[in-house]
Amino acid sequence: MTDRFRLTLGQLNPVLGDIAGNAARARNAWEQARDAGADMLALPEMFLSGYQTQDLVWRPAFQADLRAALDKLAQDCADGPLMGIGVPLVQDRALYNCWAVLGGGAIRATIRKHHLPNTSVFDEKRLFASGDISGPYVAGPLRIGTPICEDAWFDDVAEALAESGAELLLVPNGSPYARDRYDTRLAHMVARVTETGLPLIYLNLVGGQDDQVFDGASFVLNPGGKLALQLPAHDEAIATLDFTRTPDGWRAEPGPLAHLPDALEQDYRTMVVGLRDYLGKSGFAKVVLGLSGGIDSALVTTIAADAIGAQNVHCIMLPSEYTSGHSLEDAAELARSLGAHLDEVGIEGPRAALTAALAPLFAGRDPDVTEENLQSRLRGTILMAVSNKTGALLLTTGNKSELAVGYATIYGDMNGGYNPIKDMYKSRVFDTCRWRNANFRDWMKGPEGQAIPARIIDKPPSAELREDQRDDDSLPPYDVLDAILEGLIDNDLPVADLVAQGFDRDTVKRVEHLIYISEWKRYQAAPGPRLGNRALWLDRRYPMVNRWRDNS
Ligand SMILES: Nc1ncnc2c1ncn2[C@@H]1O[C@H](COP(=O)(O)OP(=O)(O)OC[C@H]2O[C@@H]([n+]3cccc(C(=O)O)c3)[C@H](O)[C@@H]2O)[C@@H](O)[C@H]1O
Ligand SMILES: Nc1ncnc2c1ncn2[C@@H]1O[C@H](COP(=O)(O)OP(=O)(O)OP(=O)(O)O)[C@@H](O)[C@H]1O
Ligand SMILES: NC(=O)CC[C@H](N)C(=O)O
Repeated sequence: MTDRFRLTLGQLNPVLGDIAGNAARARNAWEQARDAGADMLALPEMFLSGYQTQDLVWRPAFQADLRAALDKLAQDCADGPLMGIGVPLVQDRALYNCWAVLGGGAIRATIRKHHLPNTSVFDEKRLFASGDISGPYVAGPLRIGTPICEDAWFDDVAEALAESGAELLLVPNGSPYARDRYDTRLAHMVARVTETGLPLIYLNLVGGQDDQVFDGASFVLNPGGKLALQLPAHDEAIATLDFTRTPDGWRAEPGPLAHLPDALEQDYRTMVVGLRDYLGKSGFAKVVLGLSGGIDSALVTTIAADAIGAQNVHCIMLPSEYTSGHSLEDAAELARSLGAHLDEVGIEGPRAALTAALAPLFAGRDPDVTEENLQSRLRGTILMAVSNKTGALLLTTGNKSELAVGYATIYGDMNGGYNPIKDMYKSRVFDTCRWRNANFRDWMKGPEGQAIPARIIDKPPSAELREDQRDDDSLPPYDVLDAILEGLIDNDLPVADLVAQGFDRDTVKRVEHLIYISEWKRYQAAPGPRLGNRALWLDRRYPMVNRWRDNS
């Protein structure tokens, strides 16, 4: 009887809907596993289709293409290691989130996901049927049990597998990034190892898909919960490890332990990967954005330079009579320090023309926010024209604080196809800029050193839509605003709790009101990468028409 089992893990980045491309990725990894003498290659949840498919998975033609690709993959990889791969499959006239084990030219086993997540960004109860708990399957010298992702967040599936003879737990995942998620995942997996006494492999996807970024960071635990292997966050990785039979059961041989970054770095990398993959997977090579000299567009430009290289980032300064000299200087210095191209297009001429055209309609009315929004809309129109002409995708730059209170002009600065900082509160925007200035990593395509001029970080934020305007004229200071927003949005706190914490009641009530009346704006806002557990999209779904207010 063999006392060694060699397993190759493919922590890889599929493209949703690119079935042929994902099959080629799987086959390439299988060849590497074969060359490494592995008994089996494991790939993450829903690797063949990409994840998350949403309702696309319901299309019979999509299901048929996947099935044909799976059968072909089995035939192509007949002679060599087994391959475990995530794929949605129709079986017994129901659709399941499955993991198929291929070997000897055929599908040797299919495992159906039992626990279907239906919280935060997941809607799997709507999409799939729940499978009965499958038994273990034979892989070379041992029997493997496979709970699929959410299945391993509960005790029953792993326990049933252990009771029915599994000697190893192999968990394929499609687990998107949210801040400090590693610790949560690790805690669940350690619990499964403790309950069953079995080694466990946690294998996650990497890469961006719409608003979600899968961050990898796969790992292997031995009984007792000791880490035997840690793969890096966000990078693709193919790793081979050995398990040996001992009198107490199978044990993983210790392998490399990658360093996992802190929260600021995790967020920054997630924004870079989210943008890189949204562009690459949608067929865009370049971006354009309005560079105001302020901190939000500065951070977005830097993220874009790190994602696709500064030579692919087209910045445009669009000054008006309210644009300060320091904004012009700061925009120019940022573009210079990153190496991005900067153009200038004044909006005074178009503004004068529009003001004159509207004058008969507005006769007798005082100037107000209408005139401010006109400037933002002119910029949005000009930037979309450049996007149309050059094929560069327009980035929009509103941070989570502004989006939460509707402090942005619809069809103006909200124009754009993707917003890298959508889930980052303004206070954290400052910290992130400081972090990027102090840190450089080999995955950054932008320059090393102080990328963002200090003055951009230190000056008071202003929309510069009227004389001497500052954000804190109309909003509470950002540290106060963000604390209230975190309370109301991320922690669902009653108004009374925030008042008890020392916040002024009128301010809290005003912020609450602004959040509710701007719900409609967020329905029309560009997507951006989810960083926390209450991103303003699938994590938090509120009605647009809503008269309820918290009178606590
Ligand atoms: N419930 C609803 N459903 C559908 N549409 C609704 C609506 N409520 C208003 N509307 C429509 O929306 C319009 C109002 O929205 P909108 O035109 O955006 O304008 P509004 O929200 O009134 O003003 C924009 C605010 O954002 C600030 N701003 C603008 C630009 C940049 C920045 C920055 O610092 O980044 C800040 C600006 O100072 C101002 O306070 C209404 O005229 C109406 O047409
Ligand atoms: N003068 C300008 N030239 C180019 N783009 C501009 C200009 N003013 C505003 N924008 C665009 O509109 C967005 C919103 O800008 P605004 O200054 O109103 O608010 P902000 O949230 O403080 O952003 P920032 O910190 O980038 O200035 C900017 O990020 C930028 O993309
Ligand atoms: N794909 C899944 O089942 C993911 C759900 C799981 N709780 C996670 O986010 O890790």
